[in-house]
Amino acid sequence: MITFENVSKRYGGFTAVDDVSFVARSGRVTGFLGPNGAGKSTSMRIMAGLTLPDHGVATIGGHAYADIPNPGRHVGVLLDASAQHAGRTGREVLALTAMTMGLPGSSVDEMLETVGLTPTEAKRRVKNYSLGMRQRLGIANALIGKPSVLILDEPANGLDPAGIHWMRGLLRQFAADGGTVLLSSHLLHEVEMIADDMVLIGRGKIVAQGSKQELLQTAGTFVRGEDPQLLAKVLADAGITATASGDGGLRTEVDPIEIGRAAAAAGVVLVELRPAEGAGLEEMFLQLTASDARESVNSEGAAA
Ligand SMILES: Nc1ncnc2c1ncn2[C@@H]1O[C@H](COP(=O)(O)OP(=O)(O)OP(=O)(O)O)[C@@H](O)[C@H]1O
Repeated sequence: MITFENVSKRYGGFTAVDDVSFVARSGRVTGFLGPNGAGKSTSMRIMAGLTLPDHGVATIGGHAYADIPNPGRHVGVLLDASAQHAGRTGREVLALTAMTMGLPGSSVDEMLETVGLTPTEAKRRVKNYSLGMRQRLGIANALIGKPSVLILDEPANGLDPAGIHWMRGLLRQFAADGGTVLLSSHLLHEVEMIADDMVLIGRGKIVAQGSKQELLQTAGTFVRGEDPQLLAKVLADAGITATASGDGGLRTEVDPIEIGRAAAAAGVVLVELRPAEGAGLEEMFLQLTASDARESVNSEGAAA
């Protein structure tokens, strides 16, 4: 289990993480979702003891990362797949990690196989790896100590569709075996596909969290007419408030049957009429994505 309690981190006058609290539970995959610059990486660095928070506490299994002896045996961390030593081969990277953790040499071959790096690829230097291969190596590096907690920052970056499918299966199995997985992404659908729980962050603040089912469940109706403008007029005339949903459809809080009746009474043809599942989450996320999180940083010149 990973616990984040009222964690804040400021860089100069800029608050990168703002009073963030959430729990990633064991046996579940928790998706940490937010647009670029939202504060995901900073939060993950705090969890892994690489950045000190100004306020709050981050614990893994009840302990601060820095207090965990031989932490790689308990927590697997992948923060930046490109940060691996470019001059070493994939095998050397893993062998060094295994040695540091006191693991047998056989664990290197086991991990290479788990992540699908062939013996030939393992002999190549990391500087000649594609981003997808680096991600696989990074995941192997995180898994080699057989930890019970995984913290992965954008692990799907650079993986091809088959690689993403493979990673999903691996992480789902890890959680099914009782492990805790926290993975970040800036892609809603990627997280939707894999996560049991979701934490949405924007401009350093948590804007929504809960199980995927809770978050995707939104009241309301989605309707699309053959003639969208005519449908909008008919609904307005019937006293039904509806908002444009961006894909030629309308969203309303009124039940589908009421919409169907209003359309039938006016002789309007509907091409889609259904509960507006997930639309709330998608809208919330689009608003976050459109926000000026990065601009505010640029104006402060905060990069260090
Ligand atoms: N060392 C630092 N010094 C100054 N500002 C920083 C530092 N690290 C992060 N920031 C700023 O804090 C904000 C949060 O960054 P962070 O990397 O945590 O976001 P993110 O959600 O992981 O985004 P991305 O998806 O782009 O990696 C950003 O605006 C970033 O510029």
